[in-house]
Amino acid sequence: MAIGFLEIGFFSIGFRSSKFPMFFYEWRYNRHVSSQPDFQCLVCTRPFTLDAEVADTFEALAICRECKATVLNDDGRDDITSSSWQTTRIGRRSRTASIDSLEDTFSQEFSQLINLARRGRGADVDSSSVFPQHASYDSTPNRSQRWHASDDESDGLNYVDSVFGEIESTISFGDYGGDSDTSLDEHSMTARRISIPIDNDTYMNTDTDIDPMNAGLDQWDSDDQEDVQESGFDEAVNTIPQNQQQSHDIQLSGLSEDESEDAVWNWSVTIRHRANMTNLIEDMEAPEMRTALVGNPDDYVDARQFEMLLEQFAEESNSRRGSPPAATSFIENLPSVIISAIHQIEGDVICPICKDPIPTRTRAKQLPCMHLYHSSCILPWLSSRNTCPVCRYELPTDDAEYERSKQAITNVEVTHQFAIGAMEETNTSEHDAHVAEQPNSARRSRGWFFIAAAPVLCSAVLVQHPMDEDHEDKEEVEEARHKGSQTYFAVWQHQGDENHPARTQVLAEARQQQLHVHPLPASPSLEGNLWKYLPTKSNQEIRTLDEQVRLLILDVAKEQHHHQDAHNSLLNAIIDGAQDGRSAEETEDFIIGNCKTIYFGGHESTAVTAIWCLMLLATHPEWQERARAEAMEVCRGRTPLDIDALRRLKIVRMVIQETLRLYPPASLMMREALSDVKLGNIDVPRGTIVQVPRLLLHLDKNAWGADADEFRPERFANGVAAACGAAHMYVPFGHGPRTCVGQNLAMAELKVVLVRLLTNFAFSPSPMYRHSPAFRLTIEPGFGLPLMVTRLP
Ligand code: HEM
Repeated sequence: MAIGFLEIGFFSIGFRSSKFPMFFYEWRYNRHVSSQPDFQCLVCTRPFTLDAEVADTFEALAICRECKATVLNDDGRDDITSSSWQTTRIGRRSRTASIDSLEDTFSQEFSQLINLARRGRGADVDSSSVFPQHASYDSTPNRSQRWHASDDESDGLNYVDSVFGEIESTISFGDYGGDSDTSLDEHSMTARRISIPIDNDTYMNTDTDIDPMNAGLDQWDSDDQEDVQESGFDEAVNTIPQNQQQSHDIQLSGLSEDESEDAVWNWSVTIRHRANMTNLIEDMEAPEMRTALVGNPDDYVDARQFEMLLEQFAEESNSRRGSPPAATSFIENLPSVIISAIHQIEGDVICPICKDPIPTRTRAKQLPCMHLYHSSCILPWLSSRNTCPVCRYELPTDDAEYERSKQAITNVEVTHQFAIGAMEETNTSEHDAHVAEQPNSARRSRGWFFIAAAPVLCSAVLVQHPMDEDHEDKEEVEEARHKGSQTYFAVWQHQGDENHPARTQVLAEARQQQLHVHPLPASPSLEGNLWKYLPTKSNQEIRTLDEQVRLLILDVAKEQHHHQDAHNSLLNAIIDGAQDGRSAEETEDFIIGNCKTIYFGGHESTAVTAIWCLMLLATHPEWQERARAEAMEVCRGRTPLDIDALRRLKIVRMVIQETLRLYPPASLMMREALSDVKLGNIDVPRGTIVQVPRLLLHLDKNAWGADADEFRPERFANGVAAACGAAHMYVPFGHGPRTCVGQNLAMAELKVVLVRLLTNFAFSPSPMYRHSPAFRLTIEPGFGLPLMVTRLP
């Protein structure tokens, strides 16, 4: 299942994930059937002795036992005669119909759910108001202090949709408009371009496109389309031999359930009748073309290879030199807090180390990331490691070499090291030193906050901030508030604000300070956001789908758990973790919550980044060439791609980083004020949602320079700090305690995908492409991303 997730994340950009492994099996079958007694497994390349390992109908395929099990989906039924791949495929499908159909249905239900959510979002929020024009905020600097936003489990929950549980609104699932990203249909094969639609027209009207970046896309104006075609596409095409001047076609369009069930079979039939047509999928799946098209088979990575890569990745992380102890002075001055009802809103405070409760009225040690520990548990830990055991928040050390190397770290993949967390800013004196070291521009624009003055229902359960209890801390906060960093605000006006004195004040002050007040669209005549909860048709549908998704996840989990011995998968890890002393209901919630998080968080964000990468590479052929050259040099002949190779992909990393800067999939960072706070002169009432639009940070000319809107990967040549001065101005994965846990995995996935594609195909823009980044749950191409793809000689 874990690999299934990865595959989905991977191949939503073009391939049907569940079919991907099958391609390898078949392809290798066609190429490598042999009668030799000693074999290298055609799937995992591990040497094995035929007699010892294969004693059944898979003999002819020269696949080791483990891989054979994978081929058969670990159901232990290997009784097919795979005289042809089609037979195998169908056989497999019939044997594994239950899990396949479950997953398919699951995927479809998720898609519908997401689309409903998108529709809801589009209706709730005027996207144009969400993103103030870039020019406007530049012109309205406000000298006020930076506020540290409270971290809250319910980030974004109230604001966006109850469906998503604890997941931030920025994360969504990748079927883009209701159709499986994994399906292909026959129509798609007739076109002569790669079309990667990640959209569904049905919902187009509810979205307001944003295009604040125009990243090197001048040529995308519709007037210039012909030019693009001549200069971009023709140039690309001319670089390949005449007999290969064909573009390929992928159409990830929707099929009915029945159609998609038979998609592979239909495809196999179709290609026989379309001898002149090449297609990326065809390259992958058609036996008769495969040898010619694939070139080096090792240029592709299958699930097993990717798993090996991840294992290396994990080993490599483990083998890194351990972090040094936290600084003695830091340990000595670590603040204590007295546990009170405030800390126990969600039940007993549990020490993450010993798992015992920290009782009321006892003292606990609190790290800057807010995590609480028994003193006796955390102090020994800090004397050997400088990170929070829960979130790996890094603490100062006495190790000069370590601190120096930290400064010099150029790899943004380790974004846990973002130096400026909210609590750091208010609590540590080191912060002052850090600020002082920043270039002026970075100091000037310490952050962009977008205040949503929307009331939230759960504010009723939120009580005063712990800081209010502790006089010393309060003073410290006040002091921190006057540490002169500049913050810019835009205020979001919600209907009904005029009846709310505190919000009226916010808006009045905002106007007085020439801030931007953005009206939210009208809502029904109910107070606040209650209407979201009405049993409207849409809400009912959401609830039904939510319940169905819940049941489907549980079905898949149960099914998968039966294969525990065979599958040491992420899902099983989640299931095992869920049973850790929880009630049956809590166990279910845990499994469902985690599966949703992985699907929502791990899938679309990565897939949409891959798509934007391809778009930017297609429109910047010089970078495409550079990235390809590097990929060829580093990765050719490496079987499989290993962690060392990935690390050496500097240009590719820069391209990904720059893509994430211009098109951060998670567009908004949301935090809720747990208590009334003052931002400069603005009172922010408890319950206010503070939104940080990542684009405002990522496109800030003060931080990034005059070319902030342009695609210039070279800005990352010396790392994030060198690119923008202050690491917190680059936050595609968030920062602080809730930073993305999957960021390293995402970077690895993206590198593998790009390397494999770049070393085999050239990309150029399609005249059909209409540049329209749309703010939905992620920032995605509003009208899909058609690309022209040519196979490299
Ligand atoms: C390019 C790809 C990705 C991007 C841009 C991205 C971005 C983000 C962002 C912005 C957050 C919120 C951070 C915050 O609130 O400060 C987040 C959280 C999260 N991400 Fe990712 N993510 C990506 C890939 C992944 C992958 C591959 C996984 C897992 C397989 C993943 C799992 C998570 C989880 C579990 C969280 C919640 C962390 C927490 O609340 O403690 N993400 N991600």
